[in-house]
Amino acid sequence: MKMIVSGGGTGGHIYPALSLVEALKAQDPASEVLYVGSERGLEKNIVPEKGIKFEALKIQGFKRKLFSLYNFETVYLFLKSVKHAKKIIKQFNPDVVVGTGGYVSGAVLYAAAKMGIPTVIHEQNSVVGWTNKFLSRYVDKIGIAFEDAKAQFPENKVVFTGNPRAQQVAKIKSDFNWNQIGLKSDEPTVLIFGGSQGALKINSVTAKAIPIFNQKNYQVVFVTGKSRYDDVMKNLKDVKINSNVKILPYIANMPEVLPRVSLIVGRAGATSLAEITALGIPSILIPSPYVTADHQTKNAMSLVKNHAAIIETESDLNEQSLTKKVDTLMHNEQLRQEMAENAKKMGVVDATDKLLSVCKTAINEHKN
Ligand SMILES: CC(=O)N[C@H]1[C@@H](OP(=O)(O)OP(=O)(O)OC[C@H]2O[C@@H](n3ccc(=O)[nH]c3=O)[C@H](O)[C@@H]2O)O[C@H](CO)[C@@H](O)[C@@H]1O
Repeated sequence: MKMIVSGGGTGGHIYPALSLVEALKAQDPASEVLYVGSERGLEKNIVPEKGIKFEALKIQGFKRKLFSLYNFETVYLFLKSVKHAKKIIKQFNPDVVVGTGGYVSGAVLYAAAKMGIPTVIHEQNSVVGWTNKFLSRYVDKIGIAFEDAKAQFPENKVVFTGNPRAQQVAKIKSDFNWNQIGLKSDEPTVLIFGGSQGALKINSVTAKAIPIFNQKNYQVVFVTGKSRYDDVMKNLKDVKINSNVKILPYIANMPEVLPRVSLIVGRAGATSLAEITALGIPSILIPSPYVTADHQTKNAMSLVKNHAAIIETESDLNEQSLTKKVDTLMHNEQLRQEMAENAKKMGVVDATDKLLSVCKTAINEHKN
């Protein structure tokens, strides 16, 4: 099969696309894949590092103030990107084009649909993103990861697939050990991170909590996000960091690391939640209040309702509330175990197989 995938901006859109590519390659080693991303997003580094052929489009998202010079430029760049995407698609000649969200997938999937090529989009969230809403009119099939998303799309196109990243993390045989990053290998360990880019409030509160975490009988791994690392470390220049605490800019091998994590503290991005449920990891979720229609709170509540996670609002978060909640869970292995089991029941660990089969259906239906 020849497949173009497109998804960009943040890890939540990129990793599901990469999981799909990995599964396709495993099923059909002769398959050919091209990833079309944006010049600015995280994908421009993450994708080539995986040895996948990559092309970039120059594109940007809309800003809230509709009639602004910036938004006129956005429309211009979108139209230019559609033209560029058509050229790339014509040259590569794919059997199917798959989009996993982000502005760039808007241009690529729109171009492919207009060229009469089979198209599939994947929506990771319970509240449908702007790009996928726009594309839903043009594409052939839509994979979803939350039942709530169904009613927001044309009914005849939707298939529940789950998030491909869930299958990828669930099947990994990890030989990762905490001592590879300078910690003790067999200590209970909390992982704190604010999604793929880090989050300002989570970073500032966690930084203030370091002197408290220093005293604990568990380990803390604090991931700041690549672009925020220097600021965090500058603020901590006079603070002692004990050997049970590790601060990192980014974890590139998350699927290997996650099975060793005792508790996650993080945002409620949909791809993170797919990983948490696929592996069965207890979590404290701090939804981002800055996303469309507050979708992270909705994402988080699906776990909270099933006693798989606890929620903390960003406005209530401070170093005392954080360390208290982490302590409660880290000092109660049975509670963690119960939350882990409840989370695992929600995992969709055959999501990639399902999405690949949706791609095949889209191709076959085009032939008939
Ligand atoms: C601010 C924003 O718009 N966030 C959206 C974005 O989140 P974001 O890009 O943060 O996505 P998620 O939290 O869903 O996923 C993050 C992904 O990055 C990986 N990771 C993270 C940190 C790290 O150091 N290494 C690493 O590999 C995680 O394992 C995960 O696979 O996309 C999600 C999926 O559409 C949405 O639900 C989020 O609302």
